[in-house]
Amino acid sequence: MTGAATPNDDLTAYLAANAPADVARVLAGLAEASTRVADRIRRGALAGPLDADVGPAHDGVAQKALDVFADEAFIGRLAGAGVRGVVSEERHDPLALDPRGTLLVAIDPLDGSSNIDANISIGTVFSVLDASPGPLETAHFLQPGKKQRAAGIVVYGPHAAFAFTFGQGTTIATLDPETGSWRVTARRVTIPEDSNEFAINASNARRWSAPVRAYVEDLVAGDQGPRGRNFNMRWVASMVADVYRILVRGGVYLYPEDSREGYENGRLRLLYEANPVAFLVEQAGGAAIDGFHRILDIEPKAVHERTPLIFGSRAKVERIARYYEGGVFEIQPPLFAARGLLRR
Ligand SMILES: O=P(O)(O)OC[C@H]1O[C@](O)(COP(=O)(O)O)[C@@H](O)[C@@H]1O
Ligand SMILES: [Mg+2]
Ligand SMILES: [Mg+2]
Repeated sequence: MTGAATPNDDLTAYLAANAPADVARVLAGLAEASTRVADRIRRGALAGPLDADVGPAHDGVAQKALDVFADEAFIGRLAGAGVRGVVSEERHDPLALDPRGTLLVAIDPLDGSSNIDANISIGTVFSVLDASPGPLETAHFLQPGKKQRAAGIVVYGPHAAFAFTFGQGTTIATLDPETGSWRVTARRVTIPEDSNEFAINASNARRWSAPVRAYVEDLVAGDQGPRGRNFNMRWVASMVADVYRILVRGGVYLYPEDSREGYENGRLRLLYEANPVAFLVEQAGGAAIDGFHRILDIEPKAVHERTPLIFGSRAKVERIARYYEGGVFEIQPPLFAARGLLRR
């Protein structure tokens, strides 16, 4: 990672000086709302049962109390930030906000909900798009990621960090817990190319497609395999935390398609998970693909649609793309154990 921290860079001042006014307003609003979420997470059990199941969500995954709190905190703040409408992971339908707003936001208010009770880093991820004139329609959100005006993640970890882009590089701000304000601490972030780390949920190995299996097998074979060197595995199960680690340390993350029912296109959502991450990562010199295509070129067909997602250091992502191009693409039955990856 590059870019020196300059102690006096208040985030709001930085945005006012560098970002287009409409985007600066939304980013400042999201940053402000995130401090409420950060505060609640920092208090843990003292703030109540944050991981309590409070309602049904789509896909059979229950909504947690913190999912709902974060959703309301962000949406409540966006209404006064020039936002025309919002798509949230926590809401089935788009929500209309300011009829005069010029921007749209797609947001996963709380990413990594399964980690809430374990005191592991969790976060927020969002995408900012131009709004269309006239009454809000679902179709207005169905823009390819390359049209994003801005994107970002907030990581609620040992410290709270906000990585964002408005198309002029990737910037990181850090929350000052003494003042409750964000300070820009790294500009022009560049993802290192030389990491030996990869992130994938290896418990799904038997369900992976052939290219993913072949790639991971070659990594796991280490200095005994075709790569001739050793690699290390990391998987936080909060994508935002994996994104942040890759921004600062490099490496690659895969949540690919697999043979489970409903995982034919992976797990992550195109509009409010893959697109913003792809924008952030590309702006930091990295790459993001679904295996065959650049994420930012995909034309969305539905607001909650899923996509396989592979992102990180550019050369690593390009290498994985070659496994997809060169290999037979099929999601295979449990051949994997027989090949011995986990039974060596
Ligand atoms: O448990 P799995 O399948 O490894 O999934 C982990 C992934 O799911 C996610 O938690 C999905 O996000 P949500 O918590 O917003 O549903 C990602 O952050 C993470 O990488
Ligand atoms: Mg998520
Ligand atoms: Mg979520």
